[in-house]
Amino acid sequence: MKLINILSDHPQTAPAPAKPPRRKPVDLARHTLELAATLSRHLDLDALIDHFSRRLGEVLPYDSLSFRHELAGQWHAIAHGSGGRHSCTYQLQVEEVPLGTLRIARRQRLEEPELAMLEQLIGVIVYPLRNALLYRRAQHDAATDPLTGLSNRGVFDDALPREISRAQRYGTHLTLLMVDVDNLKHINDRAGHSAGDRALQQVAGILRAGVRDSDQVFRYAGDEFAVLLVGGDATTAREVAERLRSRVDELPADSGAARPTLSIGLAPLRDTDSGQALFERADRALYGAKQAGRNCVCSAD
Ligand SMILES: Nc1nc2c(ncn2[C@@H]2O[C@H](COP(=O)(O)OP(=O)(O)OP(=O)(O)O)[C@@H](O)[C@H]2O)c(=O)[nH]1
Repeated sequence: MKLINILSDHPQTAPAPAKPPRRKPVDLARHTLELAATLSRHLDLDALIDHFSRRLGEVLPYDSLSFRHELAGQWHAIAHGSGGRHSCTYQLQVEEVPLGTLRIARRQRLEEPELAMLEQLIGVIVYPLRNALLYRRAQHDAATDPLTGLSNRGVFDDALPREISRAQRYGTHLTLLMVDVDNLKHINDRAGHSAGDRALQQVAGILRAGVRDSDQVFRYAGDEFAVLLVGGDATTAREVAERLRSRVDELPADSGAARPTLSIGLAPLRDTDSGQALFERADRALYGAKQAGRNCVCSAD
């Protein structure tokens, strides 16, 4: 286990701010043991950081605490409190594997005995943190299609009924697009499987970039994607679907292979639709788009 203090930022020039409030003497050994016992029971990262920040605050007053870590190429931050011009930042690692960066900040300088206490308590969170990060990665991997980075079919199966009941409860629009890449077999056969993979990745990127953050995009199966458009009416949904189709249609050909195009079936939610009914209507509309010659959008009746 390693704690690397990468930055202790204790400006000396400013007038000394008021001392932090005095606290009852702490039985640090006992506090550390209790903390270790509770942290080892937390696998959820947010709950772990939340608990650590509360227990730390009981013995060491501070203004803000944040933990930053990387998952699948993206940085995530969990923050408690705000402000504090004096800060201490630790890069945490176990067996040379970086876990993330923990920063504690306070208006008043952190004195040497406080830093020693802080480091003792941080030492206790390192292994539970590693377990929580492994758990979070496992959850992420179980929900993610490795080729495209999109959420997978399992997540779609959970999201569809949830979004339907939300839309029906609040009377908001919801539209399901079922999207299928045309002639992917032909691309695979002519240019190889990796060209087919690249086509799927390009399509995934266009779908994700072409909708709002509040909309959801899934790799449903093979060369089929599902998009849940939240909030827009049927006309808006049709415009979005047309835009996605035409962006893929405008892609340059990949080393002589046929360019991918999209067939899209569109179904706006009806008041009485179940997940199954909405899915079947979008899927029938997709079939209609294939029958109509591919590279087009077809709306459900
Ligand atoms: N490269 C690659 N190909 C895949 C992947 N998943 C599915 N496929 C291919 O996608 C093709 C789907 O075939 P079909 O269902 O006949 O569809 P299509 O060739 O796109 O033709 P239409 O859908 O009828 O336009 C198959 O050849 C699969 O092998 C993948 O992850 N990578």
